[in-house]
Amino acid sequence: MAETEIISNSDSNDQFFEGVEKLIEIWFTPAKHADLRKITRQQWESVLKIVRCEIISFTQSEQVDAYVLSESSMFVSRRRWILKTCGTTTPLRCVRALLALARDAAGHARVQNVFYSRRQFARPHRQLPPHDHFDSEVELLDSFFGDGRAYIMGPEEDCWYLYTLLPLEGTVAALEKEHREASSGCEASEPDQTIEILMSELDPEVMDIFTRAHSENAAQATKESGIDEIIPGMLIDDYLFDPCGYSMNGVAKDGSYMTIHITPERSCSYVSFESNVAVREYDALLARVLAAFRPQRFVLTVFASPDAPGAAATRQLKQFSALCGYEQKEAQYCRFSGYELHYALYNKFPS
Ligand SMILES: C[S@+](CC[C@H](N)C(=O)[O-])C[C@H]1O[C@@H](n2cnc3c(N)ncnc32)[C@H](O)[C@@H]1O
Repeated sequence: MAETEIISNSDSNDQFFEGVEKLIEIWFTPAKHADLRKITRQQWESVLKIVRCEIISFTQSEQVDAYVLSESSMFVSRRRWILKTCGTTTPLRCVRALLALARDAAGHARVQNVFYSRRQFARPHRQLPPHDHFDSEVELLDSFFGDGRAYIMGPEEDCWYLYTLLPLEGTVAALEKEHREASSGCEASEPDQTIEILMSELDPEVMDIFTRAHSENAAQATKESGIDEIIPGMLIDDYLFDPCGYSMNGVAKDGSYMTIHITPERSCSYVSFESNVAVREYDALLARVLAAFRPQRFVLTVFASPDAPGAAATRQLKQFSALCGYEQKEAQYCRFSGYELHYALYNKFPS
């Protein structure tokens, strides 16, 4: 396991852990016989060493391999790679090695899309380069992928950062034509949607469930918190850290996944939820997540391709703010080529 990042906070005798994750998702252009799942466990272990984390558990569906890591999760499918890591891990340092493995071991030579995102860290100065500044992260990403675009959403003190290769719609006809030509003979791009709910200041009673003092094992915490009912029908791989902390991956037969990570320490409580489940409306899912964790604040992001069932989610999420006792403080909407992005920041009402 990586060196511990748990640092004692002398004021409260509580401990600080940076729950906020860095999330990188890379899509490779479809290519015959290419499959990222050809990369062996030993090869993944060497990549994750660069990130400063380890594999602690594994599960899979027909479409996706799901790894629980010492610091969050990794999902590997035929042409999509997702790495989500918290603490002081260094995921961008492994991209060069990942691209080489994708080419040499998996047959993927062309990157189609990249999404790198994260919420503002609670303690940015504790991060290792390049993660100590968004500018440095962007510089490194550009050194791999050329001319990406960087966005900062929301208020300065609690913002959400995004880097992607997809330029805003209207500027990319040539690029799209090139992608179409490159993928001719293989399947066209598939519908895709992802929701992330990044929650802070959570209900202490709920957070207690994710401690060894309260729960004997991960399965007990999963059941008592209601995590097993957030998206029914998922095969769940869960892990309870000692003395506290929780991570889970869920995979379903249709290729969808969910992942939840919990930092229960009172002074820095943080929970993240992410899924690509293909729902038409997010209201019920969002309500179940909020009822399970009861955050004071959360960032919500939804990416959806125009052909995904959840493409109309933006309008629905606007109505949601009035329903659930949360006030929408900020909302931004971006239209990229091939994707729409909705970002919003919510506070419990009254805050
Ligand atoms: C890996 S988990 C999930 C973090 C996640 N990014 C989140 O959303 O909060 C982190 C929690 O596990 C605890 N933990 C206990 N032992 C750990 C270890 N060896 N490595 C990482 N986290 C550990 C941390 O204190 C923290 O509460």
